[in-house]
Amino acid sequence: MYLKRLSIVNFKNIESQSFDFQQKINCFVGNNGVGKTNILDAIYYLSFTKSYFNSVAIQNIRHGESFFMIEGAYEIKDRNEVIICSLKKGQKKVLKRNGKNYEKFSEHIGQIPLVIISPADRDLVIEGSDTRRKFMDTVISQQNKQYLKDVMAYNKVVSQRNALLKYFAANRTFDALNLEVYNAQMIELGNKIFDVRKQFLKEFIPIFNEKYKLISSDFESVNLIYKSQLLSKSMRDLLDSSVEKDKILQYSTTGIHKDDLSFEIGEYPIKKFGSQGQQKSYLIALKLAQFEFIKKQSGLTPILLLDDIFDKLDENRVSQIVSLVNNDEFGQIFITDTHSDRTESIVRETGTEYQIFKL
Ligand SMILES: Nc1ncnc2c1ncn2[C@@H]1O[C@H](COP(=O)(O)OP(=O)(O)OP(=O)(O)O)[C@@H](O)[C@H]1O
Repeated sequence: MYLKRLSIVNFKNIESQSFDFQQKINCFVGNNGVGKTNILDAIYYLSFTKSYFNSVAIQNIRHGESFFMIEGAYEIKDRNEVIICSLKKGQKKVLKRNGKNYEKFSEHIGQIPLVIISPADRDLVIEGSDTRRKFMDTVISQQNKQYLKDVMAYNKVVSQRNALLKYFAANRTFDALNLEVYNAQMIELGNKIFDVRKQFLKEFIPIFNEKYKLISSDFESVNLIYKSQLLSKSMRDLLDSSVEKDKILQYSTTGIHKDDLSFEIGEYPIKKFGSQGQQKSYLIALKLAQFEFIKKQSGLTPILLLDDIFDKLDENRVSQIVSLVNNDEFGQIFITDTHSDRTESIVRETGTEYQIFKL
């Protein structure tokens, strides 16, 4: 599977541009702010029907314009496929595959598997647990649509339960039966989600460990640990034992929505005790594990987007990563960099076909 041609109109700072790509390595080089990341984001858009960087869809339309359009011509399993995603101000986003409109965008997710590695991934280390849950959910749901539906249904029940707790507090009342309606749904959905996450991490963590070992040349030890209240108590016990606390705080304090992933280096949180390069290596290992996991699940080799990946990494790690992605396990790769010479010398060493677009 690979992207043969990309056309972009009025997407972020890009007025109108088209590219014909190599099957293996494609690089965008140029100064800060020229739009290298925006091109990767346009490719990301065609896989996920949204931006990786700006979740407010309308803000991705070029300033002063009324619409954007991204068109990608792919070869998928020896067939030519054209995906078009467009957005006009005041209208709904449109997604077409070979000229036919999608009714549900969720049907498209996973059809063109893709993994992005970007400096914005740092949010996974520094932000709250919701960012890490979202990462886990994105990886799982690319191939497991039921899981995505369950997570969405569970989150809806939690907000309904929170609204009820607020209502109880505002009216100085309490109705255990009414609350139980939501508890029962949280238990059913929560258990399903927990089982999928547990199974996912059982497969994912060993892949992650292997990738980190390769990047760091086995120099340091790291851990990725699943944290869930459900590992020590059942959903029923959690809800029963937290009811008084929930009433006082007026929201649901326990459940699967409190799950987290703990990122550790030598048993300490990497957020506080990892160097910038170690944090970056950790995130790259995480994303490369995502790549391998999705590939296994989908039977397709995902497109890999490497945004500004060489900064903050020593030469040794850069060459480890490049040799890692330059084997048959990987398919099409897009790289952005500000240093044209650095990129050229790195990709030349791979001995693979490559193209460099100077912006
Ligand atoms: N909706 C928009 N309309 C016009 N310009 C936009 C829009 N959204 C973002 N931009 C511009 O896009 C530019 C950033 O582009 P991008 O992030 O792709 O740069 P880059 O080449 O990757 O830079 P760097 O090397 O610093 O990472 C900024 O100048 C920003 O103002």
